[in-house]
Amino acid sequence: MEGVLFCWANQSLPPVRRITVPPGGSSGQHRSAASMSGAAARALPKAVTFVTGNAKKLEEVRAILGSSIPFQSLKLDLPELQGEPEDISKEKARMAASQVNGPVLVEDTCLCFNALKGLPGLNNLLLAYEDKSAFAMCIFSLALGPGEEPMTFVGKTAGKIVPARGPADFGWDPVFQPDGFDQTYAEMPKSVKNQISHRGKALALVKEHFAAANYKVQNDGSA
Ligand SMILES: O=c1nc[nH]c2c1ncn2[C@H]1C[C@H](O)[C@@H](COP(=O)(O)OP(=O)(O)OP(=O)(O)O)O1
Ligand SMILES: [Mg+2]
Repeated sequence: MEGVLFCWANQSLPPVRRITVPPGGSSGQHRSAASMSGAAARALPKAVTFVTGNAKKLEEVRAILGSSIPFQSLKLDLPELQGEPEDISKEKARMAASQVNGPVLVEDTCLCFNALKGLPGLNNLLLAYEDKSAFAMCIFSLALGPGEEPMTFVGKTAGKIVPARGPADFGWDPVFQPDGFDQTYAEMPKSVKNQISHRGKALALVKEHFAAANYKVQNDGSA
């Protein structure tokens, strides 16, 4: 899964764009755990704000994180940026941190096709291409405040593109069938999706980071 791939980034954009996949295994990787371990607990002025315009994402993040990380959420329509997924995610975090004026968590998600040349859409892909393998990738970025360099946490789940099955209330869930399962993301119970999903894997790394970093929230009562 190295080099250039193609990616369904957002329904409001042309559906296919070229990307370079950031390093990390199928379960993803982030770059800050080693440097954090042993560091003194850092004080945060307030709880982390998870910023997204997507209610379905927020629902999953809530379900996956539970009470493991104190966070609040804010619905902001961040601009749809173009570029490499990791850069997009980090840039979202920078914009969110300056708007919130505090620590933020954001994410950028894409569905990436292993074999595809600039095609107008998914249906053509299904008909025209032998290789239906794909992976879902989620890149969370954590910025501790405005002007701070975001840390990234990557989760990937491999699968294949299939004709749509299941409820169509969340993006490409009906057409993505993860490897090892006979249901699409849309068909499986939410709890199963969250255990194996790109988002679940990335958030496991976010949780590890919070456990290691041991941030001290100074004012977690305020919004
Ligand atoms: O688990 C998922 N299962 C199916 N579809 C998904 C998933 N996660 C994101 N998606 C869709 C939503 C959007 O069409 C695109 C990502 O774009 P992306 O910019 O990351 O999300 P967004 O604009 O909806 O929300 P945000 O305000 O967090 O940027 O893939
Ligand atoms: Mg977006």
